[in-house]
Amino acid sequence: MTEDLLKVEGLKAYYQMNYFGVSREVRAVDDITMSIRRNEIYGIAGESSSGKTSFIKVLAAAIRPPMRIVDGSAKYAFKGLDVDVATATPEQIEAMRWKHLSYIMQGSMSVLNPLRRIGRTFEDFAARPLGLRGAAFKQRVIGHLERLKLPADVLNAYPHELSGGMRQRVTIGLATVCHPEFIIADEPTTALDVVVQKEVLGLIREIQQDMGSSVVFVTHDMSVHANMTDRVGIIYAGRLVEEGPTRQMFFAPKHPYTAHLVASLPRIGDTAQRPALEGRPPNLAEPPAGCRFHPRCPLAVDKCRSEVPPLVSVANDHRSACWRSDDVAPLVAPQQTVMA
Ligand SMILES: Nc1ncnc2c1ncn2[C@@H]1O[C@H](COP(=O)(O)OP(=O)(O)OP(=O)(O)O)[C@@H](O)[C@H]1O
Repeated sequence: MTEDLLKVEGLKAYYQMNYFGVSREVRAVDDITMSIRRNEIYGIAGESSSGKTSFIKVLAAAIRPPMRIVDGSAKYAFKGLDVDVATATPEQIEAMRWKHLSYIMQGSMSVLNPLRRIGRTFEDFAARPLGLRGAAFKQRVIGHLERLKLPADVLNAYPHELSGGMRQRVTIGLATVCHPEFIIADEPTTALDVVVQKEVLGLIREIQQDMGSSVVFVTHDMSVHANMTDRVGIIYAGRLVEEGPTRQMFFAPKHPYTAHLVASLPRIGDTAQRPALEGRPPNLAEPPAGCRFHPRCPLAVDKCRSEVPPLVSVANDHRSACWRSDDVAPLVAPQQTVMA
């Protein structure tokens, strides 16, 4: 098995909120333990408000009030640099950013300054970590852009002069020009049309393989996970409820919530009604006792209402947090059309 690049242990990150003078904690990341290996694409899935963004904000060391780390650790073992983001100093964060860890975000316009030419943005982000200046720096950036099939003259353009797909390729270029060991991609293709989406996903995969980086890929779109990731982790109400090799998660899920997510994928030629999941995700300021999924779970029994199921091994490299994991069956027959 390949070596771990990131080890997360018992991580809790809460938002400290004040409602009308009453203090409350929103438990967005609540006791997550997992690791990410070198040279893998690890997908994180889950519905809106489940805590995906909060979790990766911690991984990206972008922890700002009202969020705070309450417990646990998230330790990177970069080449020549060990960092625990839970206790990292601003100097350590500065040292790892771009060079060891970078971020591809949803909506390229939030990264690209509309008033600066692309070339200037590359200088702002990458010149220092690369330790290059002037012609040497420009040459390095142009070489990298070529790899991303972008012409050198994008460096002279302003963001609004490029198409959405080109802009997103530019942001991938920015995130990868320093050859980081770890890349966090948060819904990087959500705003793009299907054809451009496919192209951008292909590009991320290509560049990941080229550089041997680890990628954490966050999206609620399970078909993207099916085609992109090596392993998938499912987050529900601030907890990691299942994790395993992507194929196994799709063909033999061991948590009822995963089974639901997989079943809700549209399939070619299948016009059958998708099974709807009853109820709403829980309020993370007052999550339900026991398994947080129990109010919506078709398999729930008394134990699920009172005892928190631990995340335990259920098959090779596959963990699930469900008291009834042995009884989980795929809700629809797995079809080849889902997997590439
Ligand atoms: N800045 C914030 N202040 C207070 N609560 C927040 C803040 N950001 C997120 N939350 C709360 O934390 C919980 C998890 O939100 P988060 O954005 O991490 O979920 P998500 O899975 O990324 O959702 P989405 O897919 O919609 O982005 C939610 O209950 C949300 O309301």
